[in-house]
Amino acid sequence: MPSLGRLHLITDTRPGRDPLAVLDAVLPVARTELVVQVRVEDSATDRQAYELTRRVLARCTPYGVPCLVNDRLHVGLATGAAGGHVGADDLPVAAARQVLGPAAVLGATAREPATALAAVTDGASYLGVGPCRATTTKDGLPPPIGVAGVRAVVEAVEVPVIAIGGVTAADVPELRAAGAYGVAVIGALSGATDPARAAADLVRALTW
Ligand SMILES: Cc1ncc(COP(=O)(O)OP(=O)(O)O)c(N)n1
Ligand SMILES: Cc1nc(C(=O)O)sc1CCOP(=O)(O)O
Ligand SMILES: [Mg+2]
Repeated sequence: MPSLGRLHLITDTRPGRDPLAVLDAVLPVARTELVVQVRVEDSATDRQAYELTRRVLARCTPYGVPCLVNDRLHVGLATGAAGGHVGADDLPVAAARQVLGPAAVLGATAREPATALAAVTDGASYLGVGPCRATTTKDGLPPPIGVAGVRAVVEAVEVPVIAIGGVTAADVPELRAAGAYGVAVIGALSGATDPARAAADLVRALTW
């Protein structure tokens, strides 16, 4: 797998959000430190997911920024995305690896060491680990695992750990000290008054 970016921007497709405007602001700032994960609402159609992914890819490709597709692996395959991300309600990691093939980037959600180890054994190339903090962006999450929970996973695996859930630039030093490789965010970029500046703050914290 080519080296993975440390800042994962997950698209915010809730009503009133403009994921492509946020991407346009973040791309020139974060460049090769960026990974974009296309994540649509459960109610979105595959056609909507496909069209959004094509638009994201058209923007990311000139920057050499990889685009992953959340949950809907067939959309990733159909658009030529670099890979996908799966969690507990999606295809099992081993099945996802079979679908995507050996070269694809495959992320898996893990909240504790045992699941993390199993996901890596089954073919995950990185792990999304959280929720670090309480967040209103996604419903139905378990209680936050905090920095200590992230550290427990880091110590169990050798693939990059991407911390997720209520993460802001202010959290990055502590997460890095715990061994996290990077962070995945929705609100910290999509909800920012100035997404370019928020991206610059995140990249600085992730790379100094
Ligand atoms: C980087 C990263 N980590 C975790 C998740 C969450 O995936 P999942 O548990 O499958 O939940 P949904 O995002 O599908 O609602 C993620 N998407 N990315
Ligand atoms: C989609 C998602 N998955 C999570 C998990 O812990 O598995 S937390 C989350 C939402 C991330 O958005 P924000 O950065 O706004 O908190
Ligand atoms: Mg999922």
